[in-house]
Amino acid sequence: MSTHRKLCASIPITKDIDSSEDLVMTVSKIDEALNKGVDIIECRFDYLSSFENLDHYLDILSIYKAKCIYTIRPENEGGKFSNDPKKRADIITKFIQRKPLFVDIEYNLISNNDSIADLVENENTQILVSWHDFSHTPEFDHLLEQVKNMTIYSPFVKIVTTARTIDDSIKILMIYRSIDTHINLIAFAMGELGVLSRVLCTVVGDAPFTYASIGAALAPGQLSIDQMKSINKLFKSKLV
Ligand SMILES: O=C1C[C@@](O)(C(=O)O)C[C@@H](O)[C@@H]1O
Repeated sequence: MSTHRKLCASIPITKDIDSSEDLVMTVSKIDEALNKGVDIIECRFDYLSSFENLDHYLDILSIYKAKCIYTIRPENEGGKFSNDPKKRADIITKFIQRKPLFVDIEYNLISNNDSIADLVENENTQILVSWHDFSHTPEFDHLLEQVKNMTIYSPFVKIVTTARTIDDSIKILMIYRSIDTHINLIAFAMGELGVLSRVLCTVVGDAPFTYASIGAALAPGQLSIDQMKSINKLFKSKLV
């Protein structure tokens, strides 16, 4: 059994204030995260204030794309992008054409947009279908049903809920025991009470990776790369 537990750093894509077309700060954060040994970079494009130069930004990031997840999270799923599904679909179309490691697409978008679903298939781009609940952790059966519905679009699915109790963290970790082995599931809960599940989803669960931050947390309860690495080292020394 491999004890290398993969980490994905969530990095906000922001343009530099002084040189409007560059991403110098973003690129140095990506380099810093990779130097710390993270496996995957999540580029959070919803942190951009303007999308006028998106093609140029995608050109800059192209050298990293084999390790990148491109995400544009809408406000109603905890992101910064306006809830305009048409504009978001246009941006996601560009992401799909660029073929990064994954394009993160919300279940709520892909299940309502046949042309995005068709494009994903035609372009043969890997997608991570995601779903977030910022209020609570639904019932176990509902979570299982949600995972099942999401796998229609990709074998890589992510469900992120909010833990109100420690039991919510345990509940979400239990999902790993109840799904088909061909499903690559990332499931954990946000919030202080969800930290347990963020850490354990790659240990007692089979999550292909878990998320961490470089600098400020991008979601409630998100630990830093250094914290995650230190915890993983402790597991390694015990061969867990
Ligand atoms: O879906 C997720 C997980 C996340 O929300 C977290 O809780 O760490 C962080 C997001 O950037 C990412 O897209």
